[in-house]
Amino acid sequence: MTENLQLGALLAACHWIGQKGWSPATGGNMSVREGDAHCLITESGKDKGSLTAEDFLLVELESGLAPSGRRPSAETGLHTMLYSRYPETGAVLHTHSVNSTVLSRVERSGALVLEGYEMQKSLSGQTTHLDQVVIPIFDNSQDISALVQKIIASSEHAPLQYGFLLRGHGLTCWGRDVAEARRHLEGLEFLFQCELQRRLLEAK
Ligand SMILES: CSC[C@@H](O)[C@@H](O)C(=O)COP(=O)(O)O
Ligand SMILES: [Zn+2]
Repeated sequence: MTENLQLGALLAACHWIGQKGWSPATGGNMSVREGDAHCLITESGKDKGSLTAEDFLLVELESGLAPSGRRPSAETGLHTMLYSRYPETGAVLHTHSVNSTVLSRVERSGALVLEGYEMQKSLSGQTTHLDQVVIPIFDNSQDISALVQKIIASSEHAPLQYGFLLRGHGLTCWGRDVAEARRHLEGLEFLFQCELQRRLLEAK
């Protein structure tokens, strides 16, 4: 798929995310890889459910800077880190769903362990509900550079796969292209809803 088609697919994914209610009040940010040294990412502060192609801007992966001088996402560092450390990554989606926001606070540990769900197989490479899918949870921070360093340090001994949660904030997930990132987002959000409901019902 050519880069332009990837941006078209990303735009459609952003509108779908908006309709799902997963990017309320300008929350969320989305990007696609653009060649070896850049990505196209949402401009900061935009309503992510009603984006147009003009709302994306080129960012250098090395510096995180936009040659245009426009303001890229406040969380650009999370995207450029993923593109730089995982060359197979083609698209990154960051969303603020209620389920990811609440479940990342209900789970007090450093990871959400998902097991026993058939829909774990929506995640690339997963073949059975009998395995565990571990989604890391990092404490939220407004210091994105410090947060990126924490995530890199954690990934040294536990490589990132599919996504990570920011506690009380949301989910960042990714894939080899927009279609896979979108499937991972939909699969993880389904699993988060199941897990949250299970915990609520079992707490009674
Ligand atoms: C509504 S403020 C939310 C932001 O702080 C941030 O978490 C977010 O996801 C969107 O920031 P943005 O700079 O528009 O990419
Ligand atoms: Zn956010």
